[in-house]
Amino acid sequence: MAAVAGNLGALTAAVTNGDVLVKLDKRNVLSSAFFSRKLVAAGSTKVTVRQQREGEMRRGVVAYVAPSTTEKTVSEPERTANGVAEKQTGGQCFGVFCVTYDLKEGERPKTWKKTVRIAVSGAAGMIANHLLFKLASGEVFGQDQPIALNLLGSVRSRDALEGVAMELEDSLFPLLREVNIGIEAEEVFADADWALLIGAKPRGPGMERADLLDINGQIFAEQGKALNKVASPDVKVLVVGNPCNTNALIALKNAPRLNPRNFHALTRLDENRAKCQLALKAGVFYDNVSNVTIWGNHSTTQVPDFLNAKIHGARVMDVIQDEKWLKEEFTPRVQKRGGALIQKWGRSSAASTAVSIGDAIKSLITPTPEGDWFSSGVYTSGNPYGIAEDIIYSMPCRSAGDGSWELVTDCEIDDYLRERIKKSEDELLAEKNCVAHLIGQENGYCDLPEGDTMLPGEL
Ligand SMILES: NC(=O)C1=CN([C@@H]2O[C@H](COP(=O)(O)OP(=O)(O)OC[C@H]3O[C@@H](n4cnc5c(N)ncnc54)[C@H](OP(=O)(O)O)[C@@H]3O)[C@@H](O)[C@H]2O)C=CC1
Ligand SMILES: O=C([O-])CC(=O)C(=O)O
Repeated sequence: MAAVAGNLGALTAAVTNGDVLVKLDKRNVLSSAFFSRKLVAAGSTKVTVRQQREGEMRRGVVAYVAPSTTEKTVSEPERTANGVAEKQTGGQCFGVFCVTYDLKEGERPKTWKKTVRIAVSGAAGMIANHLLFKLASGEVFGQDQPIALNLLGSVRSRDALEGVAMELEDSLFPLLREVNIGIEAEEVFADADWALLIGAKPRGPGMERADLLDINGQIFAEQGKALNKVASPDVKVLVVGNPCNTNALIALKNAPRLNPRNFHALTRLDENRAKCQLALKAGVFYDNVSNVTIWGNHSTTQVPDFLNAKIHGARVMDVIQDEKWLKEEFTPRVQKRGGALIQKWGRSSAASTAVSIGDAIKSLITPTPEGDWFSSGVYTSGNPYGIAEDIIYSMPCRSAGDGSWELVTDCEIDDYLRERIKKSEDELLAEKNCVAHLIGQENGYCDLPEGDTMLPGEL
């Protein structure tokens, strides 16, 4: 047996047929697929990788390797009965993704960028079932962007997660370089460039919103800590699981190593819904609607802003000229669209949510068109609108296309908007108080306004 400590170059050199002892630091444990690729490149026929961590010897991944250095699946990997390679430390290469490996320099299409690693929680859920295939196809990050997917499930979804991974295998996406699955956030989030936090407990019948805040808050506190420990320092975090603004705040507060500006709560679905309703009313195609802001919370207090929105570059109020409709029909329709859909479908929006997650990502990785903006729930730390500091509040943003964003600071705010912006702010401040115990604050108390406000889907 060759013993190799940490150094991948040495590992490659030391591989012979048979066992290799690999001493890994904690962050490398996830990278079984990476090791497999190295071993393939080393030209052996079969290698057992053992992993040693914190003084403990674990039986590790079994990887079959071949003398070829070109990219192909060289042999059926040794699997447990359910198709997952035999390491159970968490993030785990799946099936065909254990035996393929990155193209060598010169073989990789010249235009391809460095692989981006995307961690997704709730990966066996409905939204993820749409989203993962969009990500893997190149539709979101582009046709020159190889993808690694790290999928987080739980004990209850473990089998379903394998089903998802099997469908990804069978889709033969050229850009999908890795799929790793696991049930420990700290392993699955390792080295993530993006973390799409979708998994959350749905509010059940008779459950108080305060209970939901607490139950889901625990999940996001734990995931924030995990991101803090193991994710890329520049990781972009998009929280989808509800109540997403407050969950994003909890994750952020538990991740002090990370930049608060890299945390977002998804309000893009609300923006898309608002654009659709405005287009319908004006009788235009929806790509002619721009500058739509969703202010505030992803809840029924959200404020779809028709004052600053535009159709064909003109003010919506000049094009639609029906203020009563805008205030009394458009606004509640957008606020309650999630509930209306549940009444039809019997379940909450999944496909359109996945599309809006893709839109939210694209808005951060491509420059915002001149004069336009997009909505995102972002950390409030200095804003010209008088919105309280230290919450996650949806506002108009622009991006240079490098993952960063800046606030749009010149929106017009009239009394109508101001009053509603304040109401959504009050709701978020009240939610923050309910989760004080999860964000390192003392003396929290849970007193939600008007008894109990609603998620868009809770009608
Ligand atoms: N911001 C937005 O615009 C929108 C947000 N949403 C929210 O997105 C979230 C996911 O929606 P969707 O994918 O449709 O939901 P699903 O029920 O299909 O999946 C949710 C996943 O959450 C995970 N989960 C985590 N903790 C629990 C728990 N305690 N009990 C039950 N499940 C749990 C489950 O996965 P596992 O067992 O693997 O942990 C489950 O697969 C929800 O919170 C929903 O309200 C939905 C639409 C729009
Ligand atoms: O309430 C839900 O789970 C669904 C939701 O957020 C929406 O449709 O906007």
